[in-house]
Amino acid sequence: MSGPSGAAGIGTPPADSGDPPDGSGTPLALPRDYELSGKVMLLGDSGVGKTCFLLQFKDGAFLSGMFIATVGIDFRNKVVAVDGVKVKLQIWDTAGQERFRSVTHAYYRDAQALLLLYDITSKMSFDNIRAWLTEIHEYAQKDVVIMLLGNKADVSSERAVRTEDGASLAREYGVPFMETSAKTGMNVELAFLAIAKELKQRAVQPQDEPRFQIHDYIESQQKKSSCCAFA
Ligand SMILES: Nc1nc2c(ncn2[C@@H]2O[C@H](COP(=O)(O)OP(=O)(O)OP(=O)(O)O)[C@@H](O)[C@H]2O)c(=O)[nH]1
Repeated sequence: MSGPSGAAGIGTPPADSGDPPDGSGTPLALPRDYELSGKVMLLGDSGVGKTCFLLQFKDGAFLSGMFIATVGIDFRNKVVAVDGVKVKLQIWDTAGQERFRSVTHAYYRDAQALLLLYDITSKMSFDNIRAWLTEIHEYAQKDVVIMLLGNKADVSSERAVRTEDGASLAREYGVPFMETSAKTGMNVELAFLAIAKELKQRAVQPQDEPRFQIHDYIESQQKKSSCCAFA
């Protein structure tokens, strides 16, 4: 499988869009069409909902019914606007099945962000998260952004993993955490937006602005949505 030719790293502007700031104190003035791109990978056991998570974000749709396991790896692009900057996320959907592991390992190296999913109705998918994190540390870049997601939060009647256990594992590894639903769309956009914001801030951090904190952003956005849900 060959990737798209435009799979440039974050911070690579188009040739005609000017250069990003060089840290010399020049005020940040990005051209309107400035675009960053970042490679994001979806990881986790087979059946946790990676493909559905991507399709919900890309098309706002949920594929219910028959489960067709991903073979190998596939990707979709989506552009999101972050503080007036367009960030093109190139999102790679990997096969969770063990037999495809060696294929997907090759793609870790140039990923800027990894969304690691488990299924809240599957204790095994949660128990395997430590093994996924070990793989990530072996194959991915040291500074890769990692987010832990407990998916299928809509099926609370079959919950096998407590929210606190997800949060506590995430704390142990120092990564942000959310429960999500690819079915209802809960926190799907937030997960990708948080990644896009983090990638944008890494590429073009205005000197007079405080550093973007992905943990704080997720927490504040979740508080906002839970407060509004009861308003
Ligand atoms: N209720 C519910 N079902 C979900 C959700 N996400 C995925 N599913 C279902 O879970 C099954 C597996 O979803 P996929 O997205 O194909 O899983 P995957 O992680 O991509 O699996 P692999 O391609 O084998 O790695 C499908 O039957 C989906 O309909 C969710 O958030 N809620």
